[in-house]
Amino acid sequence: MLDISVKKKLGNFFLNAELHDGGVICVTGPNGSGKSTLLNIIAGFIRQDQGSIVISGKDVSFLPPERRGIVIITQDSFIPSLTVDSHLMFGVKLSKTKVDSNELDRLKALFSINFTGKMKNLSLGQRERVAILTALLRKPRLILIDEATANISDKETFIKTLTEERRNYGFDLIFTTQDVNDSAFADHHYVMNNGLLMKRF
Ligand SMILES: Nc1ncnc2c1ncn2[C@@H]1O[C@H](COP(=O)(O)OP(=O)(O)OP(=O)(O)O)[C@@H](O)[C@H]1O
Repeated sequence: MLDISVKKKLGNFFLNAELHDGGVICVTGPNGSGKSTLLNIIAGFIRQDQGSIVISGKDVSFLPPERRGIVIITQDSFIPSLTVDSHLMFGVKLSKTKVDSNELDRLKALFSINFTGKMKNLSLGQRERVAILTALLRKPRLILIDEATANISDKETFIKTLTEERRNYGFDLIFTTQDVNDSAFADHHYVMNNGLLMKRF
């Protein structure tokens, strides 16, 4: 469950966002409307001027990014030199918990990760699936995906898979997208317009 209420001024740009929901949350809005800025505030890379960020009852407003229990995934969130398996093991290592090999195989099958090789040699869609599974293996309370599904061919299956894994891993998910149709796969839909976040459903 998320209780987010933040305000931020960046030059001439004002961001004002209220988000009180849980589950899978889709944020749409035009280029430059403030979607990435909002995710970076939630993740802790940009400090809000006012307001607070509460995740599953924990106020993380003033914690550094690595202590928020949040992972943010953009199209650059991968380590180019690692192989697929070492990338996934990196996620497991960061979570400081064990994942048995059957569970890892189950998740790889679910995310259609049936390829190997170095991350830098994969297609954009393959890379993003590995990056997102790596994020999930870190067992965060919240996963933020900034337009990272742009290269995923079957977004419906992909979002449904993440939604189902919420039951096992218990995270909330916020993803931004340019495609308003993607909101059909989410529990909640918000629209960002010129820095103002509005709830649709
Ligand atoms: N550090 C900054 N200083 C001043 N203005 C900034 C800064 N960072 C972002 N902005 C402005 O904030 C606005 C929102 O940008 P942001 O990248 O968050 O939008 P977006 O909706 O994610 O767009 P896109 O889909 O293109 O990524 C833009 O007008 C941008 O120029």
